Amino acid sequence: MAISERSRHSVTRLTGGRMTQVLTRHIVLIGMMGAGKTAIGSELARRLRVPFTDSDAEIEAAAAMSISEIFARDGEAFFRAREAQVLSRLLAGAPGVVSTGGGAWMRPENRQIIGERGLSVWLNCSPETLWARVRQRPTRPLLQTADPKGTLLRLLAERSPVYALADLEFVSRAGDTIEATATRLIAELTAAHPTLTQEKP
Ligand SMILES: Nc1ncnc2c1ncn2[C@@H]1O[C@H](COP(=O)(O)OP(=O)(O)O)[C@@H](O)[C@H]1O
Ligand SMILES: O=C(O)C1=C[C@@H](OP(=O)(O)O)[C@@H](O)[C@H](O)C1
Ligand SMILES: [Mg+2]
Repeated sequence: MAISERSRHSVTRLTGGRMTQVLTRHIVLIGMMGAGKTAIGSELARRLRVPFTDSDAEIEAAAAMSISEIFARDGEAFFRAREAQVLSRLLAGAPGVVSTGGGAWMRPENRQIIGERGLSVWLNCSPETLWARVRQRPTRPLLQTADPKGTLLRLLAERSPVYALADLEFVSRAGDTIEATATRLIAELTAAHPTLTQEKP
């Protein structure tokens, strides 16, 4: 880069011409297994240039075991206790995008802490799309049943009224790419919650 270009660039920064968007609270994605919380959350954070964390990934890293192994060895109650601890640690950090596991929002104490430190977004999705995404993968222990599709639909029916308590419901469309979905989510989030981002010099 020529010196003149470099100095012009610095002047722009010094005069505040370059503003950075910062988040005022965490964006917390909730919703069913396969809705895309992990995939969309990661893309959303990349686009907003904020940290991304996923509660399942944090639990796996701390335990050095997969979610399936934790369920098999220590049981669901143990997993749920770790999940609550991890969420409260993640939410205490600098605002970013936090993707939760599908059951996290069911616990009142998790809803409470998410409400205090973040904006909850229910990533909703049709049952057909959920099933198409989860059916190939053996990574979700709750679906290791004789009738995994029936289990998925039952969980969806039980959980939907509780997911509906989120600050925002966002419907993910089956034919859209992850990138297009993130673009639309950013637009809906900033329209519905204008104070979510703030410009910082
Ligand atoms: N438009 C889309 N939105 C979200 N996920 C998508 C989309 N298209 C394909 N996928 C794939 O579907 C899967 C969604 O799973 P994941 O992000 O793990 O969901 P969750 O964390 O909600 O269980 C990923 O493998 C992702 O790559
Ligand atoms: O719905 C649930 O109770 C679960 C969802 C999973 O996360 P994803 O929703 O990211 O698949 C994972 O936390 C665990 O298998 C339990
Ligand atoms: Mg996930």
